[in-house]
Amino acid sequence: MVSELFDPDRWEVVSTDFSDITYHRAVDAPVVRIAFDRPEVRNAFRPGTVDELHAALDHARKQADIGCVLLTGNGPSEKDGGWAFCSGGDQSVRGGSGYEYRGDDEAAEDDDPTVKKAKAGRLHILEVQRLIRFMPKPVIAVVPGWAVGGGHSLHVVCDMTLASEEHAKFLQTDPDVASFDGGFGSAYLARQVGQKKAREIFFRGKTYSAEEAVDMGMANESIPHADLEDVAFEWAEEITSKSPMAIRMLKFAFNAIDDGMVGQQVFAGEATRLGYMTDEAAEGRDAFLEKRDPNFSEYPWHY
Ligand SMILES: CC(C)(COP(=O)(O)OP(=O)(O)OC[C@H]1O[C@@H](n2cnc3c(N)ncnc32)[C@H](O)[C@@H]1OP(=O)(O)O)[C@@H](O)C(=O)NCCC(=O)NCCSC(=O)c1cc(O)c2ccccc2c1O
Repeated sequence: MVSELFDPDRWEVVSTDFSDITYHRAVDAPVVRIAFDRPEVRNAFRPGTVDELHAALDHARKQADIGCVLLTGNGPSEKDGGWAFCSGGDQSVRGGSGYEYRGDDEAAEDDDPTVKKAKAGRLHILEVQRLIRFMPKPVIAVVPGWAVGGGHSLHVVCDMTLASEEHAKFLQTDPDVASFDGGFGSAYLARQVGQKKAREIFFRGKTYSAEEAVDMGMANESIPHADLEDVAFEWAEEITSKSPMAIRMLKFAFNAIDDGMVGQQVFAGEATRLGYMTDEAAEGRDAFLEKRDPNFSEYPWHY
């Protein structure tokens, strides 16, 4: 069993290469489901988990027939029945400069042996955050239990969050374990819930329910646990029935104001793509290739 909320008739496996996550695509919808698969440690991520997550998300990003990603956590834990989206960095492999590849966490060995050899500490969940932020399709955090520390930051950076009414719990422990996500995890959270509330979340380290998360604006809806993945799938189907161009432009437009020059660059890149799709742009290209002056006279100066 992948997860108690997983519907095996809806999904097919994309890759079996993963040990710390699962990756499925819907049988009859342009949607993928990527899930943390370490329920016995509340889906904490170790470096190999992050490598796998990055690989799956990047694969989903590049699929032109996929329009929405559901990011969730498998469960419950066989040990105690607890549910989690993700409890952040695995503290048992936290070294002096970040999270280390240890024991059976061999995921990166083939990819980059120098990293393992150098015993470099990794903080590359931030690369995953950027991938979610800049991928041209919505990522929905589907939170069936704890979203804690770096796991909390992950739900924050996702485009939307759906949370289990009974089991979702939102908690920031960063200052308890002497860590701090000073980027999207805190500053973008403040955009969602306001400065006072964001500071409370980090400074107090209080646990919030799904309903409280919705009320303060960091989650979209609280859903009965048994229906969580069904509702998430319905949302994904709704989104993917719409114009891919419009959804992509809107995501990057929503991002742009907080992302500075990079936000402008990402939005402008998609504007360039739209420009390339016009006859006017084809005239510019063709004139160059045909070694003649371009004739733009028939294209209006729109206002
Ligand atoms: C998540 C909890 C609140 C759950 O509490 P609960 O009582 O339900 O369950 P247990 O505490 O008994 O946990 C069950 C089992 O799981 C193990 N576990 C849970 N979380 C982790 C974890 N993060 N790392 C390792 N192991 C974990 C726990 O030890 C139990 O194992 P047993 O063998 O005893 O059964 C609670 O568990 C909790 O508070 N967890 C810790 C949350 C935490 O502090 N996370 C790290 C925050 S820092 C972070 O995530 C982070 C990562 C980065 O890469 C960053 C990079 C750059 C900037 C910032 C970063 C960052 O902040």
